[in-house]
Amino acid sequence: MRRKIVAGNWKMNMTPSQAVALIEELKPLVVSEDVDVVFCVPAIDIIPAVEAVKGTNIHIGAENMYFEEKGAFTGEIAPDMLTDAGVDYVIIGHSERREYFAETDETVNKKVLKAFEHGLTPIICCGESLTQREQGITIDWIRQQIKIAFLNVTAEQASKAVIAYEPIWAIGTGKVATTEQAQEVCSAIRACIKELYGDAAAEAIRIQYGGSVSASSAPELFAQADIDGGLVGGASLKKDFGAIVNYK
Ligand SMILES: O=C[C@H](O)COP(=O)(O)O
Repeated sequence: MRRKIVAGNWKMNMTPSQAVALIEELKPLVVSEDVDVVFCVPAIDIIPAVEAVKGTNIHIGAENMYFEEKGAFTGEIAPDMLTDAGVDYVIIGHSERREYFAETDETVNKKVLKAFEHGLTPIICCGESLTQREQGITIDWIRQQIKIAFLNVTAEQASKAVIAYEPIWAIGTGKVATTEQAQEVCSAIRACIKELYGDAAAEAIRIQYGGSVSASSAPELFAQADIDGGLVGGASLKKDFGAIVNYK
């Protein structure tokens, strides 16, 4: 039985002092015996956030990182900067990074490999646009994204990864995918992992749904056979996140 994982992606919201205040507000609401809880926060909030969650089971994640170890890469954050600060998870290849910051499947793959090298758990994002869905190429597109993201990743590493399926048309739009649409794609992702790595990795890997997840949509989504939790944007900045974590 896979453990559920619910991660908040704060995106470019919350100053350091606001971050601490939000964590203090959410801490008692996100207590759960059977769900891993992650707050993925802006880089500048990481250090105060790690401090604020001390003594709880909450994990801190980053929203991005670079694939080189160190050097002349102005503005970037290295993997060991994250681990040294106490980060456990890192979101890689969010559609907003792909759209606004020229992230590609190839850079996603480099970052995934680097994250594993440093003991960080990558939350690897994939998802189709509305046009791709209307063209009927959703599954092909997602399979391609997954296959490239996992190039040279071992089966052992793949078992520990988290994949977030986020249809781009559902992000921040209030237009959540139907349970059937979300389950269909998450099941296809698991099948793709099975083809690449076999049964054990496919059974172990955790697949989240993301895109306008709310306290009301979470219970049905997270009850699906291949949906192991969610990557939550807007609702992760509110008390609703507690209800999403405790969706049962
Ligand atoms: O990473 C989170 C997603 O982009 C979903 O954002 P949203 O819940 O605001 O739609």
